[in-house]
Amino acid sequence: MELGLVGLGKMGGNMRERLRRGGHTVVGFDRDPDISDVASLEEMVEQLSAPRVVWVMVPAGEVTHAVIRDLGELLAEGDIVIDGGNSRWTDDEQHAAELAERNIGFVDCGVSGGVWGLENGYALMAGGSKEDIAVVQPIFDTLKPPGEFGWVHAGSVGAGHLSKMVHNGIEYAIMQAYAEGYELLEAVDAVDNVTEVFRSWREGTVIRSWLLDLLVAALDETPHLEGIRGYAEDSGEGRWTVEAAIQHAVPAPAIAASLFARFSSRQDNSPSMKAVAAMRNQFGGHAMRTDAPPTTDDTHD
Ligand SMILES: NC(=O)C1=CN([C@@H]2O[C@H](COP(=O)(O)OP(=O)(O)OC[C@H]3O[C@@H](n4cnc5c(N)ncnc54)[C@H](O)[C@@H]3O)[C@@H](O)[C@H]2O)C=CC1
Ligand SMILES: O=C(CO)[C@H](O)[C@H](O)COP(=O)(O)O
Repeated sequence: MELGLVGLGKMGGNMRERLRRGGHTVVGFDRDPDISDVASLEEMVEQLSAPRVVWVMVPAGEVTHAVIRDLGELLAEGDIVIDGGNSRWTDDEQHAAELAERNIGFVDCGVSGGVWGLENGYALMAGGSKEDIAVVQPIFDTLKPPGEFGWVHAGSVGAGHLSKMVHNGIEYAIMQAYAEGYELLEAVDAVDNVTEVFRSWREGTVIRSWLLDLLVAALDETPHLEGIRGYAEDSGEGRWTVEAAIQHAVPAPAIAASLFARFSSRQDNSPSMKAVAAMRNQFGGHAMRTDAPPTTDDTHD
C-alpha cells in the first residue's frame, strides 16, 4: 500500500527501507532535505492517493504536536495518522480529538527494535479502533518481526503508547541491573575476564536476553568501556512510567531507582552527598574530603 512517512532519522529512515523492501510505496518527508523524498509536507500529502495513511516518526512532544496539527489541515475525511514516536500516552487523546474534528482517524503505535529493526523487524504496540487498525494492517505486517509475536492491538487510543512507556520503564531497570553487575564484577577483580563471564550468560542462563547480547557486543568493542563517559540521558518514558506508578500507587522501586541512577550519572560532584558528608562531620566529627573532584578524564577514561 501507499504510506506517507514524516521523520526519516534513525528510526524512520530504516522503516522506509523495510517497507519498500516489503513492496510498499513510501513517500518520505523530513525537514532535512538531504534525506527527504519531497520538499514539503504538502507535497508528500499531494503524492498520496485517498484514503491516505501517514506515519509520524519525529521527536515526541512539541515536534509531534506540530506535525499532527499540520497534517490535520492537509488531510481529509477517511485518512489516518499513525504516531509511531515515543509520545506520552496521555497526549494521544488530544491528537485523536483534533483529527476527529475532520473525521481523520488516529492510531498510536509504540515501536521497539531500535536501529536493528530494519533487519529484525519492529515490535509494534498499537492503540486505536479496530477499523483504523484494519486499514493500516499491511504496514504493520511488513514492519513487525517475522515470528508469531511482536505486535499487539493493545486497546483503544493511548493503549499503544502506554504499553511502550511501560516497556521502556522495564528497559531502564533491566539495563541498570546488568550495569550494576558489570561494575561489581570489575570491582571485585576476581574473574579473569568480565566480558567472557557476560558472554557465557548468553545461553542457558535465567538472565539471557537481547540487552545482555548488546552489552557483550559493547564490551567486545571496548572491553572496559574505555573512553565512554558514565553519563546517561533519558528521553521521557522512564519519568512518565514513574509518574504513572505514583498516580496509581503501584510500587515500582526497580524502575524508579534506574531512573534516578541516570540523574546521578549527570553529576560530577553530588550536592546531596556533600550534605551527607557535612552532617557526618557535624555529628561525629568524621573527616570530609574537601579536595576538588577528579576531572572527567581521570574518572571515565
Ligand atoms: N531511536 C530509537 O531507538 C527509538 C526511537 N523512537 C522514537 O521515534 C521517534 C524518532 O526517533 P529517531 O529516529 O531515533 O530520532 P532521530 O532524531 O534520529 O530522527 C528524527 C527525524 O525527524 C526529523 N524531523 C524533526 N522535526 C521534523 C519536522 N517538523 N518535520 C519533518 N521531520 C522532522 C529530523 O530531521 C530527523 O531526521 C522519536 O519519537 C523517538 O522517541 C521509538 C523507538 C525506538
Ligand atoms: O524507545 C527506545 C528503545 O526502546 C528508544 O531508544 C528510547 O530513546 C530509549 O529511551 P531513553 O532515551 O529514555 O533511554
